[in-house]
Amino acid sequence: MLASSAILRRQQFLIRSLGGYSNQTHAERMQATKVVAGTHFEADAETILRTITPKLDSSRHKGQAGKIAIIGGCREYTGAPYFAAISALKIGADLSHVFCTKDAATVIKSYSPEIIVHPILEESYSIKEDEKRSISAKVLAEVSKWMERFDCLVVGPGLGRDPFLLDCVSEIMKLARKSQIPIVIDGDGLFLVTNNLDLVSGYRLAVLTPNVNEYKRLVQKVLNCEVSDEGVTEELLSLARRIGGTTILRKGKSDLVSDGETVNTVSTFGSPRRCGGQGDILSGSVAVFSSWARQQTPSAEEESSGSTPNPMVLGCIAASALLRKAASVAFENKKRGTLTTDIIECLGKSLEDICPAN
Ligand SMILES: NC(=O)C1=CN([C@@H]2O[C@H](COP(=O)(O)OP(=O)(O)OC[C@H]3O[C@@H](n4cnc5c(N)ncnc54)[C@H](OP(=O)(O)O)[C@@H]3O)[C@@H](O)[C@H]2O)[C@@H](O)CC1
Ligand SMILES: Nc1ncnc2c1ncn2[C@@H]1O[C@H](COP(=O)(O)OP(=O)(O)OP(=O)(O)O)[C@@H](O)[C@H]1O
Ligand SMILES: [Mg+2]
Repeated sequence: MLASSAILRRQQFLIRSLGGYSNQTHAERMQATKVVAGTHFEADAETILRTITPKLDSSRHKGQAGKIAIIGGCREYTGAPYFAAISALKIGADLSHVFCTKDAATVIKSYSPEIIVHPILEESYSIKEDEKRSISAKVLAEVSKWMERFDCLVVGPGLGRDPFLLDCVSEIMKLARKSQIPIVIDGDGLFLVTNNLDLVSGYRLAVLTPNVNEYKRLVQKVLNCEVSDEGVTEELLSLARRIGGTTILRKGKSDLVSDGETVNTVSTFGSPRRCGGQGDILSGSVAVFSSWARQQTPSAEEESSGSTPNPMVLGCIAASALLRKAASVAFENKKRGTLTTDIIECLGKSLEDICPAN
């Protein structure tokens, strides 16, 4: 277990080192960083949100606020990749792509003209055994044409579990990693990664966003034990360390974020509605906010101390806080009838309340 004073120093440094929008003094930011219980902290998420969100500046061109790609969408699931892609745009990304199967592509296009859809993935049922190698190479070639342009990939929303499709997605992930493109892994992407940990092991630009089931599978596989209700912080720290510093956002009543060095919580109340799709909003949002956090240039102080805040952690905290706020606003209006699309509609206004556009 890390000494809590060391974690506190790092957490305070993380908040302190953020400049930009915030008018808070150093002392106020220190005050805002509360020790919750021994080794984990309630993050000052609104300060982080304000700080990493870029100003709307007339000198910026299309693409500079983020180009995000979702790898997901198959016969069964078309909602999940759409939710992730549209959420990225509603928060402020400039371009949002979806790489999915042919069956899913037309459906996703019909939800929104804003999303750029690539119908390139194939499932086993639609191809013959002897075509697999050539199709796999074709899929990889198609994605690699675009890869360097993306600020972040989100792998998994609505991907399904077809073995051939997942093999192709493994190759896409290896390519992204080689190109140092950050990857947010959610849904069926977590099913893939849990069974192939090498895909993310030691990759600091990866974020895993497990829900309760996905977390259980990860703990069983990586730590070789069952999820414990006690020692929640230590368990998450061990998990992140064993995977080699990949950031983990454990979703639940409180969201917990760790890269193996600190554990931050976001526990502001969101909504009591648990409709499917909220995790997809979150994965698209993490992609945008972590890309924005990566754009921040570290100060000389941070560089020399070697403890620059981890942008993937900042992205998770910001995304969690915004989703919770949007969910609470949507619930105020729609109560039991609240759906994921209602929450998506509240993303823009919720961000505006925290971080005004002008
Ligand atoms: N509107 C949409 O399009 C939405 C689509 N969504 C998409 O759905 C996908 C699955 O995500 P989820 O959240 O349902 O998975 P999760 O909680 O791990 O599993 C729940 C239970 O189901 C089971 N199970 C799942 N898949 C299975 C399979 N292929 N074959 C057999 N069993 C399977 C699973 O079993 P287990 O893995 O534990 O064996 C567990 O008991 C993912 O792509 C997500 O993005 C969501 O984002 C919501 C909105
Ligand atoms: N019990 C809870 N109380 C309050 N908020 C919660 C609770 N569980 C989850 N959330 C919020 O909902 C978000 C989505 O988490 P959830 O566990 O529903 O993901 P998921 O199962 O992957 O969703 P999806 O249906 O998109 O796959 C979390 O980030 C968290 O903020
Ligand atoms: Mg999910």
